[in-house]
Amino acid sequence: MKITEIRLHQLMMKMRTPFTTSFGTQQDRFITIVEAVDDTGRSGFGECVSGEDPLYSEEFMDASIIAMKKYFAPIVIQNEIDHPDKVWELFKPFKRNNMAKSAIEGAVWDLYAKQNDMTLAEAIGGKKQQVEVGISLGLEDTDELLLEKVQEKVDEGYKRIKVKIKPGRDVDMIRKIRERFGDIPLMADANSAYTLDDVETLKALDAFDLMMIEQPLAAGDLIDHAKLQKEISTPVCLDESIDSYESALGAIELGSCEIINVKVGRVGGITQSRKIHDLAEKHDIPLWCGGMLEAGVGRLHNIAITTLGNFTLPGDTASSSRYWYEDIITPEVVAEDGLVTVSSAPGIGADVDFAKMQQYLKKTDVITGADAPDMIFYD
Ligand SMILES: O=C(O)CCC(=O)c1ccccc1C(=O)O
Ligand SMILES: [Mg+2]
Repeated sequence: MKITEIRLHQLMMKMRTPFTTSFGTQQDRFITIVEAVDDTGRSGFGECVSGEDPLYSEEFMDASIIAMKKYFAPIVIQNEIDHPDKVWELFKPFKRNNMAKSAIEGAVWDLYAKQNDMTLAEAIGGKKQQVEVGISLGLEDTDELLLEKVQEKVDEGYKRIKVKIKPGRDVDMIRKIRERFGDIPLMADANSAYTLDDVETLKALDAFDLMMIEQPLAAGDLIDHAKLQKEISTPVCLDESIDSYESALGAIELGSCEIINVKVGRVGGITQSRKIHDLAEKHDIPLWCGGMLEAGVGRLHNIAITTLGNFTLPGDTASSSRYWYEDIITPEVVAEDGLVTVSSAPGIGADVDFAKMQQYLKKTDVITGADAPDMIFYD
């Protein structure tokens, strides 16, 4: 395939309600939609999931846009790409910047699937027609407010409820949820807010039969998580610490977790996600697909990866309406009774709706073949 142009559509979207984690609160979501155009004028789409600020991980949107403009978009335009797996090879000399890499690679995957008249799920090798989804609930000012949100999402039929925790908002809050809702599928995400000094608190959570505790300790850590997993019966799930195939291998070998949350952007794209999928399957480590407050394009990529067999646990890919009054795709993603049906339309399975996108659009940067990377050491 020959890609002639890449467009970076930079959007500022307002979320319905603020979302609070142990690292901060946000309501405005700065999103970049990548559009890769081939020599016949067909477009494929990807979404960059970097945060506004480097709080979840080291990546942040301003830096990702520079990385895409300076390196990853020009490289894809300047090379003939027979299969999307080649994109990771082309990006390999450049360290990290996984969310920027993944956004460009994702657009290439969508384009490839459309050129071959396949769904993105089929192009990836996924078989499921429907995927199970859960929901991620942010911290609320009071436990009572959180209980109301849980009630609403249980009523909507989500397949599991994830709540954010942090020191001081953990054991009592989880106890109240269990008391009110009985044995619903429940898990907690700490976004790296604890250390091994908090082991007694983390042990106390064992009493509530959580499906898992997500990323209790430092982002990037594998050693302390392995120590913690030996101390607690609740399965540890890693999010922030799994930023590559190599870290997934390390986590499995060290026993740092029993479950992995795969975020396509965090690990560098679909090709890397598939590699981690196959590794985890071989080691009986179940997977699920995490979310990054995505607009529709990212949501559809997440659904496509979840169609792979070892994504056996419900993901964070809820309905478009979870965060948006109006998403940028038609049709929007809709979860019914906690199930999303995989579209049979080619590629990501929905159209990017430029009329809807217009209301959020701040700027579009266009990269063409003339924008060669300006580097000292690269041939
Ligand atoms: O609904 C979603 O998109 C997932 C929400 C979520 O939990 C999250 C959102 C932004 C950054 C990190 C995380 C996380 O999974 O830790
Ligand atoms: Mg998480």
